[in-house]
Amino acid sequence: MADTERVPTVVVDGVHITYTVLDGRSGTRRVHAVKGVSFVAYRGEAIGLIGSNGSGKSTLLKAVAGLQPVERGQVYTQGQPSLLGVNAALMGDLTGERNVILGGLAMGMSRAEVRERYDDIVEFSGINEKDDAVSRPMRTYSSGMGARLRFAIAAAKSHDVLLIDEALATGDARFRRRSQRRIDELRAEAGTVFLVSHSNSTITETCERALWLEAGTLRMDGPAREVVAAYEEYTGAGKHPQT
Ligand SMILES: Nc1ncnc2c1ncn2[C@@H]1O[C@H](COP(=O)(O)OP(=O)(O)OP(=O)(O)O)[C@@H](O)[C@H]1O
Repeated sequence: MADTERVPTVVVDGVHITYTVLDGRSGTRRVHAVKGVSFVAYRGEAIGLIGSNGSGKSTLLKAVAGLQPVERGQVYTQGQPSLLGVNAALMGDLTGERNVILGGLAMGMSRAEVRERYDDIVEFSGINEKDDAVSRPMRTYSSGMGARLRFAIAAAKSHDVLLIDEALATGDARFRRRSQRRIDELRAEAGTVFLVSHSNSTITETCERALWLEAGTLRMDGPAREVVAAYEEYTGAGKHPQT
């Protein structure tokens, strides 16, 4: 893409995020989760976020979504980003069907739009392949089924900025391929997609750019393959299979 066509969708400028946690005896303690992170994301980009457990990936996504206050620095976004997390608020006691309808309405679709896309959403999720799971309460789903339905609902709509936190990790190979295709389409519709994943192959297959966070600091920002290779060297993956 020529530089003149690059339209910024997310600007993160010197962001610091701190949690205050209750600490048994001594009162409160501060956890400095994100330390001076800066980057610019553009239309049409799919950006992977990688890094060790606790390195600040989910915290940064929440800040981009506007759900996490920043202590210092600024986050600018175009439009309202949508955060799709493993814990996204679907209702366990309601059936998959009701959740598709509520989820669609919550994303701003009309009833007619939800009705029109309902079959596609269920088909995309693949949850009804074996039995009529969509008529069961969501609490009876496996974590993979829940994650697939959440992704299918979110993907039914175009997003300026779609933030995906590990949602694809629990899907099987076929679902991952469908998801990757849908992410490509969302990018083609000029959206920006962020994807947090511990699966390095998911990152390189889905994203052309990656950010590597370690202990709250941005260690590397560049082409996904290069960033993943450096991260693998750091974690020793390849030499010792990762669990
Ligand atoms: N709600 C919270 N309250 C206090 N501390 C938190 C909270 N959420 C996260 N943290 C801390 O902030 C730091 C970053 O956590 P975060 O969940 O953003 O990391 P992550 O890179 O997404 O980790 P993982 O790969 O394990 O999902 C960690 O030290 C974590 O303990």
